[in-house]
Amino acid sequence: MLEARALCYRHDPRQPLIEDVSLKIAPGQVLGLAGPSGCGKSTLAKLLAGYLRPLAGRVLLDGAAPDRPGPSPVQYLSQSPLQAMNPRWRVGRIIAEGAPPPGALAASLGVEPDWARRYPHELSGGQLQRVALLRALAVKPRFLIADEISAPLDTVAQAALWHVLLDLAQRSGIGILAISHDEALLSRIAPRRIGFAGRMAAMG
Ligand SMILES: Nc1ncnc2c1ncn2[C@@H]1O[C@H](COP(=O)(O)OP(=O)(O)OP(=O)(O)O)[C@@H](O)[C@H]1O
Repeated sequence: MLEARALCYRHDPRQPLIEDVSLKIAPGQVLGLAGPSGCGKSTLAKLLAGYLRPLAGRVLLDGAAPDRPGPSPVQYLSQSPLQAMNPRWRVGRIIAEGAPPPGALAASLGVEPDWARRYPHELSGGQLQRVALLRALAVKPRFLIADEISAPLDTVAQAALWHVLLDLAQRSGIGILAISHDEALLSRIAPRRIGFAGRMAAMG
């Protein structure tokens, strides 16, 4: 279980952003998180993934603080995968950064072998997002925080990405927090959804 317990965070000391936010994601569960632009969804995502430290409250994995050494069991995927990649590394090195992924996983995500020789700027946004997903899945995470990952894609590419991801998640019991502005998308992929505008509210 990945759990946020009474999290508080603010980037600007004068402006509270995340206030007393709690949520739970079970293994294999897809939890949808919607909310207006700027309400703090990405900030909450980074708190859950350990990229930011809460000012108050805790993030717990199976009731304890997540271990930090080694690849994180909670992987964060952003809307802009390019920003999370070393532009001087070829894609093959980027993919294997945490652990070399099995070929079957790469194939299921539609990651083509010849991309390995290219640099990140030589792939499209959708191709890069699949590379980022492959890198994240290669370390066998327990939870994925998917922050607007399909926003730049067209409807067909979006559906294909989520189809593969949901299938893999179900088979390997990965819990997913799916963050999106797109409530129609969330209603298709996430049986349980919450709205967020600094505070939580049940949706759907
Ligand atoms: N590193 C930072 N320093 C200062 N302010 C920040 C920082 N990161 C985000 N903010 C501010 O915090 C607020 C919430 O940002 P956040 O990215 O969490 O929102 P969001 O709900 O994910 O938005 P969007 O849907 O547009 O991606 C915004 O007002 C943003 O400008």
